[in-house]
Amino acid sequence: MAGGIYVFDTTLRDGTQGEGISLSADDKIKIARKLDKLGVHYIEGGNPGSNNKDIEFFKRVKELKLNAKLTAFGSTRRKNIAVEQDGNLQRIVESGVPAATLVGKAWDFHVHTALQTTLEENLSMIYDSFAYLKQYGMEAIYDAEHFFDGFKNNPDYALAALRKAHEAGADWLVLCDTNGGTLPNEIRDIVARVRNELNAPIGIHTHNDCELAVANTLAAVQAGATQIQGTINGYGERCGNANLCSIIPNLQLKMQYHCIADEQMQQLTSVARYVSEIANAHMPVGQPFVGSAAFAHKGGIHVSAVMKDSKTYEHIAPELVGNKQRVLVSELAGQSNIISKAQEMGLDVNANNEHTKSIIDKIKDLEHQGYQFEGADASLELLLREAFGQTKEIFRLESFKMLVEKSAGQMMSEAIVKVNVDGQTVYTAAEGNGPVNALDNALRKALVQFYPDIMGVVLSDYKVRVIDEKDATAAKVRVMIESTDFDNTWSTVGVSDNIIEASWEALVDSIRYALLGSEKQESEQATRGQLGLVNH
Ligand SMILES: CC(=O)SCCNC(=O)CCNC(=O)[C@H](O)C(C)(C)COP(=O)(O)OP(=O)(O)OC[C@H]1O[C@@H](n2cnc3c(N)ncnc32)[C@H](O)[C@@H]1OP(=O)(O)O
Ligand SMILES: CC(=O)C(=O)O
Repeated sequence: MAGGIYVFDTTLRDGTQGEGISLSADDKIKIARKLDKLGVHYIEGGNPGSNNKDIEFFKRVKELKLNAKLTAFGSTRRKNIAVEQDGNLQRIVESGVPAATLVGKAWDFHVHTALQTTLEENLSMIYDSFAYLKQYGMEAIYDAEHFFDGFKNNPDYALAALRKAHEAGADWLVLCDTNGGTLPNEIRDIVARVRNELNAPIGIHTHNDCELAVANTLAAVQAGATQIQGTINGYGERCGNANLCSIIPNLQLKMQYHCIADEQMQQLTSVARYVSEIANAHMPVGQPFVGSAAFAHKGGIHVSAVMKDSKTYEHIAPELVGNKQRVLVSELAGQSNIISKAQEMGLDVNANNEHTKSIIDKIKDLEHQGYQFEGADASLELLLREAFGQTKEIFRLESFKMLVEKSAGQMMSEAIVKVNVDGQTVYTAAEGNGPVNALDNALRKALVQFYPDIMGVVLSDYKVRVIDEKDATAAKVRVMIESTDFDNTWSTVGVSDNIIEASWEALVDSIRYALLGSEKQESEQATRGQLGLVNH
């Protein structure tokens, strides 16, 4: 084991400096709970000197009794005033947190240009501010802003800033690559030189402007930094902060440093997804370690090898970070994709099964027509079960009609549906706020007497995509529908050159899938019956 690393999470502070990321005090409380369970050592909650929301957060978070140390953020005192007169420092002390992080200038250019003060006054601002925090018995963390740019420009001054904070009692000297422009070899060199000059715990805080924030953090740790600052999913100012969801597993699984317990690392994927939900920020499917495609295999050659041994195309076991392997089925699939997917569904399929090749051909043909099964797992499952004779007809469409009317400035849609269920014809009409909603309402109305469970299913998302835009109005459209019964969520697909027909296909698949649970039970019962087993 190479050594222990302190994880400092700044999702609630620097993370919210990212464009589009805004968290209420409630959101922050929820995220703080998750971060605590994940086992981070420090949670930087926000700037009490900046806004009332953060003041409220620091008041409420005390009730949570977290294991992680809460830190409040602010800057060194303003120029030419006493610490007692500095509102930001007062708010930090009043917030009652055990630790505080103060950002202070370490680049002479910034002192002259941004602060517009003298180099000596900046050193006094640093000294006074840390001495003040220590008077209150707080753990004090110095975020040495622009440290690497400062060191390259004037190493003596950058080191003098660190020394001042250290003399005043700062417990951590955190070297910041604030503009995110430094390269890993420079980080490694400079951190090593700082360690030669100063005997103090060193931290690292990097930004992702050159897409090197994770690499730079790892380089700093190799050179002796023992605190890593970063955010969940890399949220943060401009291009973001260093992403803890990548740093932690890299340090722990590849470099043998210890950050959090192994069982806590298994929560990483769920924490990343939880935070993205709360922040309402789309998570890239290909996000390393925790993205839904991080261990998804699409190419037939890959799937064939992964089925023999996952190590062939996976750099770690996905379970170590709480993720899971997925097999995607598309026009790039070979037999292995289908076999793997079918086995996941409990279907008895193998390479010698006569159906397998014809199913692949069918899927490839459908994908060529515009279907996309990668994002429509439920339609794929129905297709596979059908091919293996494992579905029954729930109803048969006889006809449907749509009326769309604009009257008194209001749009109105009405659908009339005629379906046949078990030989019985049912005829219903329903209105909706759009044609698809009307169709959905009319179909449910027809089916509910036979299948009451469908009333618990709602459509949660509806997406339309024109497949061949060049073809203008003659183009086909692909409709993807997401449905949920609040325990499960599933996606279905429909394709047609008519948007209503494409929607109908996706809608019917959604309802068939919702009722698949009872079908599966029936087919299991039938099998048990054939085998002479008693059903309980
Ligand atoms: C690298 C980082 O991420 S640092 C953190 C950045 N985050 C934020 O700024 C978010 C929270 N900030 C805020 O809410 C506000 O900016 C506040 C409350 C801190 C200050 O607001 P204002 O008083 O209106 O000042 P404003 O934001 O316009 O300018 C910043 C001031 O801080 C001064 N300042 C900047 N860094 C420091 C520092 N390390 N130490 C002391 N003063 C500093 C600037 O010189 C400027 O002062 P000036 O107006 O006399 O030139
Ligand atoms: C402190 C900080 O957020 C930075 O220097 O980037």
